[in-house]
Amino acid sequence: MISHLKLKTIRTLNEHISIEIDQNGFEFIILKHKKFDAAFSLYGAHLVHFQAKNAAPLIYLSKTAIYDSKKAIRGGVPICWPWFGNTEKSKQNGLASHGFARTSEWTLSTINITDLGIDIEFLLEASQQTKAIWPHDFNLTLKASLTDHIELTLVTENTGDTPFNYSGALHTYLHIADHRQCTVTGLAANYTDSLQNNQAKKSQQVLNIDRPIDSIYEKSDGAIVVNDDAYKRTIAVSNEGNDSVVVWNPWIEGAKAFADMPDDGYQTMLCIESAITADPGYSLKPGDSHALKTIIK
Ligand SMILES: O=P(O)(O)OC[C@H]1O[C@@H](O)[C@H](O)[C@@H](O)[C@@H]1O
Repeated sequence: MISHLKLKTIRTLNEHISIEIDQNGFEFIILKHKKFDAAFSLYGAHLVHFQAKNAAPLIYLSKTAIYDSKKAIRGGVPICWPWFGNTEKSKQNGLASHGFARTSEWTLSTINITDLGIDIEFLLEASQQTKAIWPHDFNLTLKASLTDHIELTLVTENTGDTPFNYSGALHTYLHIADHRQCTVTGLAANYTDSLQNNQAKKSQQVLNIDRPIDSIYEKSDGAIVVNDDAYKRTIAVSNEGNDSVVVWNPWIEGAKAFADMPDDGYQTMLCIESAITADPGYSLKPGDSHALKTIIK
C-alpha cells in the first residue's frame, strides 16, 4: 500500500523496526510483525499504513499525499488537536483548521514488541512554538497498540496551572474496496449535517456512501460497522472518550479540489472519526488528563 512511495531503508533497528525515507528524505518508521505491517511518520505521529497479514490495508493513504512537513498528510490517521475544524477563534486568528498536532514533529518515546504485536508511543510537549498558537502547558501522547487490529489512544494532560478546554479527533481514513458496495451501520440516531448549515437531522439505519458526506453524529453506544462488501469484510470502529463521531467523504468534487488526493480517491476511503466537537470542548483541570480512543478491527 505504500510501495508507491519507493522508500529506501536508512537504518534497521531490528527485525521489526526500520527507518525509511522517500525521494525527498521524508522519514517513515516501518513496523513489521508477523501479525501486520504498519508505518508511522514522526511528523504528526501519523499512522500512515496498517495492514494485517492476509488482509487488505485497513487504512487509506492518498497516492498523491504530499510529504513536505508543511501540511497534514492526506490519509492515515491525522491527529486533530487541540481544536476540531475551524473554530470561530481559529478563523479570527488565521490559525490552521484541525489544530497543530498533525503538523508538528513528535518524538518517539517507547516501543514494546511482543509476540502479540507492537505498542508504540509518541509525545508532543508544549513549547514556545505551540504556546504562540495555543497558550497552554500540555503533554500529548499517542499510544498505538497494533496487533491484527489497531488501537489508538490520544492522552491529553494539562501540565500547567490553569484549566483549558480542548477538542479534536482521531481522523481515521479507512480504506474500503469500493464506495458503491459499502454501507455503514451502528451510527447514532441524530446528526448535524456540516454540508447543510449544521442542520440537525435524523439518520437512516444504513448510511450509503453515495454523495458528499460531512456529518457530526452523536456518540454511538456500540461499534460502528463499515460493511465493505467488495472485500467481503466488515470493519468495526469503537470509540471512547469522544462526544461525537464524524463521518466524512469529500466525493468527486472534493477530491478534484485537493492537490493531494487523486480524483477517484474518494471511492476507496471513508473517514470515521472519534471526535470531540461540542463547544467549548473537553475541560481539563491542572494535573488532569483525558483519553480519546479508537479501536478499529
Ligand atoms: O482537509 P482537512 O483539513 O484535512 O479536513 C478534511 C475534513 O475533515 C473532516 O473532519 C471535516 O469534518 C471536514 O469538514 C474536512 O473537510
